[in-house]
Amino acid sequence: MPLATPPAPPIVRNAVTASGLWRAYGSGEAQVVALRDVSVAFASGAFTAIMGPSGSGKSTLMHCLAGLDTTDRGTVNIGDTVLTGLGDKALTKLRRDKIGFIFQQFNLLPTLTAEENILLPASIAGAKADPAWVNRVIATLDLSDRLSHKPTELSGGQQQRVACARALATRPDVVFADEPTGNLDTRSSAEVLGFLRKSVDDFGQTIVMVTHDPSAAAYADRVVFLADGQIVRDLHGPTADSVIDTMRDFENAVPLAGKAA
Ligand SMILES: Nc1ncnc2c1ncn2[C@@H]1O[C@H](COP(=O)(O)OP(=O)(O)OP(=O)(O)O)[C@@H](O)[C@H]1O
Repeated sequence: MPLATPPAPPIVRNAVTASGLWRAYGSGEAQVVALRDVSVAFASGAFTAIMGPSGSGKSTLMHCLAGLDTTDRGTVNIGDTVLTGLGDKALTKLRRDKIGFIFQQFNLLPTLTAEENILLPASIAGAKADPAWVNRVIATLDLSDRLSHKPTELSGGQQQRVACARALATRPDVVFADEPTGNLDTRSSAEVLGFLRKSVDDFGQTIVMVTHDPSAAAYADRVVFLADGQIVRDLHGPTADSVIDTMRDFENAVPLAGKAA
């Protein structure tokens, strides 16, 4: 009887890969090393949270991954493209075509309507966003009856949902979210995080999110913990409790700069 061929293992494609990243600010005695030899990969179609104490290097890592900051050493790949070493023009194009951003402060343009804000990145790129796709994103975010409103006519939660729609409108390879719920109340936070989760589950979106909040991190598939510029833990299938326990565990184990004696 012929032997059955074993099923091929699932291929995990990485949307973002960082190898040996170093980043220091200042020089001499005032130098701060924000990233120390960080290597990490973010699987395509997964939701990853980055956590760690204040000053541990979370924003620096995200900015280096997104090409918003330069690295001193190491490489960053977005898909097959090596981001590190690209010139300004190529970097701008890569960010525009392949990366979506969601910020704590929403960063919507006040003079534009919600719909114009959502379509702006595609129009800057000189492309037309796929209307069927944009409509699906807008419907999922429950924004259909808010499209003609200016940001000041929207609540914080609605503004962040507009920012989410804007980030997804171009179908980027990865969305970087920097404390996306930092300015929101509990209910709006749950709506935004629920949408980010749904965009991963239903649309196969890749999301990398910096957060301080263990219950926000629990929406992710995985949590990467930074301390003093290094990755110190990597937790899969997090819950709010396991995130809190992990932080307690490494905060006790690692002497963190600035921690009270
Ligand atoms: N532009 C800069 N110039 C000088 N030092 C900087 C700069 N950006 C970051 N740093 C320093 O690098 C270290 C890491 O900062 P980073 O903002 O990445 O940490 P973080 O974990 O995001 O902090 P927080 O949670 O408070 O936002 C800190 O010591 C910070 O003071």
